[in-house]
Amino acid sequence: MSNSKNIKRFLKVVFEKNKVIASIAFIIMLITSVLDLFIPQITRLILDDAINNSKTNLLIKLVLLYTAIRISSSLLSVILEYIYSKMKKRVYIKLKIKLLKHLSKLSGDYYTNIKTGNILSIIENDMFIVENFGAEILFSLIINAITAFIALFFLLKMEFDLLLIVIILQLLITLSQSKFTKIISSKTEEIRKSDGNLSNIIQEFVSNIMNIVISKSSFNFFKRYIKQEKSLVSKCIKLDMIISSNISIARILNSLITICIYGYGGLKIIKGKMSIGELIAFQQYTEMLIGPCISIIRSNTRIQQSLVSINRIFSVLDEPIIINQNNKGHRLSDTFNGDIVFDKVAFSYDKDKTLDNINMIFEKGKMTALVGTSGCGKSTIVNLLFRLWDINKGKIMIDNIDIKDYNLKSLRKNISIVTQDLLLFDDSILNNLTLGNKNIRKQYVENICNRVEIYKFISELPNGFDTIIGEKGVKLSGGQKQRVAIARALISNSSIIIFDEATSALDNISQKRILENINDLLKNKTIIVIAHRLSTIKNADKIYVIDKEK
Ligand SMILES: Nc1ncnc2c1ncn2[C@@H]1O[C@H](COP(=O)(O)OP(=O)(O)OP(=O)(O)O)[C@@H](O)[C@H]1O
Repeated sequence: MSNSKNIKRFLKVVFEKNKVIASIAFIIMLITSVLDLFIPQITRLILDDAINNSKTNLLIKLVLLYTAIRISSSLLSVILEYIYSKMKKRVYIKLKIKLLKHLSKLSGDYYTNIKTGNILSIIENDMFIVENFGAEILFSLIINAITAFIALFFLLKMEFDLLLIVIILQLLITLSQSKFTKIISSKTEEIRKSDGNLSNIIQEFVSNIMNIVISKSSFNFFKRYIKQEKSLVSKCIKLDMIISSNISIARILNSLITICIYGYGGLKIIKGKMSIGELIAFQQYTEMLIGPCISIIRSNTRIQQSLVSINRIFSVLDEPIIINQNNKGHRLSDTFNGDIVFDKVAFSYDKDKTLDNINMIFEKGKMTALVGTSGCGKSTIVNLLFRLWDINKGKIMIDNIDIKDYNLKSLRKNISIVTQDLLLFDDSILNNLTLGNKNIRKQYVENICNRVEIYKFISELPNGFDTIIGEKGVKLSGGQKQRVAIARALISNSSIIIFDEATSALDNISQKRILENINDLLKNKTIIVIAHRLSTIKNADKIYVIDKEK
């Protein structure tokens, strides 16, 4: 996708639902700039008319006018800042939610290959950079261009030879700045990439810190981290040097302009070809020409830097949604009545076939077990039913309707998967059990916790169900986590429940008791059990043995 297309898409996000306040901001900016354009004229009148001709009344009026203009434009600037700040935050939140929503719609393939650090760096760093890009830059570009144009108009009417010198120096500034802009944008891109790699390493470390300490791999981690950090630091220093050289060169050329105005203009005053008021007004208009020009060039640098981030954000948003969400598709009603059928299903993650010619029926009200050697594709079958991946051949049907024809949200809402590595949030046990659904009665939750034999443990905690269980549930044992997982699936009351090695951390006796306790809750549901232990599946109504083809 080209840069200009991404900028257009970004600006669409900026102005959507912000049109009114954006227009107000533009008008305020315009008024401030017009007011400022009167300042040189007032200065000239103060010096040449009021002071030179000793007109006290005129002097007072002009000074008051000068003050009024300065105060009004300062007050308007505060209002402007408020509007921009509001707009920026709105865009920031909107884009962030858009990103997260899009991520949640991607396929298992994307999730498998995802580099968490890179995504985090986009969500945090790039979003932060683009936050400052938007209406403010765009409007200031327009206003600066208008101001520069009007200033040029006044300058042309004043001293043409002096203006010629100013323009030549200004061209030099423009040339050097545009060269720097290109270098800065390519260096920024390099830095953003390195930053993403660094985030990957840190994310890997922080999220696995306990295992890293246990496996004594901290040293190896620090070596990788320091190498990456050193390379990033040297890139950042280089960029800072380039930016500061750029500013210094612009400053030198700028002072040359001032020197020329006072030197050459001074000569003209001595020769009687110019008044002091005209010289000061000329100098002020020159500032109004150069200031906006430099601002435009600087905005360009900021645009280039933001563009790198905008492109990175849209690279995620452009990630194709391979799994069709089928929002208008059939809705799977809560009381669906029927079987799940796998009809001649074939699937491969990459080149090698993982599953071929799979024919299976999972009936409502029955427990069906899947067994087979490790890696034969049992969990893959679950992934396909949940549509994390779509199959290559054959059909998967629920109630005789292809699962691809169902609304994806409704399909997934009706399937609960209880896996070995349950996702627990750093939140209260209650919220972990109900996934924040406030409509679920506490009594119902307690009843289910009782059945999976975790109620006693929870009620003895200092804050009971409100106890925070730590990141990834670190404050729970493996068995307790699995009980929470089973309870969560039962509380959600999905029609299809899949237990994928869901009781592996429980001893045989606890497992037997829990399965007996929840048996009546599973009666009208379609239950799929994947397990290596015979004791887990011995009550199944049907057992499929998956054979791994060589
Ligand atoms: N996301 C993935 N990308 C590529 N290949 C994968 C992916 N997930 C699983 N596989 C491969 O697919 C095959 C089947 O994996 P699957 O997890 O379905 O096996 P399983 O029968 O559930 O194994 P286990 O009993 O050990 O849990 C394996 O060879 C595995 O390496």
